[in-house]
Amino acid sequence: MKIIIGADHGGFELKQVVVGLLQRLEHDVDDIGCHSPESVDYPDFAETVCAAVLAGRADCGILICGTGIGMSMAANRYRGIRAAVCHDEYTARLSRQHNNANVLCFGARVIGPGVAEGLVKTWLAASFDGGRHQHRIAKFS
Ligand SMILES: O=C(CO)[C@H](O)[C@H](O)[C@H](O)COP(=O)(O)O
Repeated sequence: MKIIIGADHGGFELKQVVVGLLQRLEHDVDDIGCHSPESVDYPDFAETVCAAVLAGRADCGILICGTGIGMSMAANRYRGIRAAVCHDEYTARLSRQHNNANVLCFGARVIGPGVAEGLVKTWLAASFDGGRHQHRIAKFS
């Protein structure tokens, strides 16, 4: 899969871990930064990731900040983006099966690398169930 990933300074270190995981899994990874722990503004990274997903330049996006909340709020402002904050594998899977999430957000100040790797793998492996969920997500717009 073509996956675009971004983080603010709060998510920088965990992003490096997740990029390594995605590369080991042989995904095509576009890491748009940030590229250091210097303080930055998370909406700038959410905008770049969402624009790429909406334009079809990536199949899906991953956004990491301190809590995942700021990134998800910023991402969900873009029509067509369904960003989900997930900190466990159950909600990660359901965000795909029921909500067809196209952006995964999580917080590096909430979970560690082991949990993050597990939920990224679960999220990427899950797919939309469609059916009754299709007309529900259509109501978003
Ligand atoms: O938006 C957030 C909180 O909902 C993110 O976690 C940010 O990473 C966080 O606000 C950054 O905080 P900092 O004190 O500037 O490091």
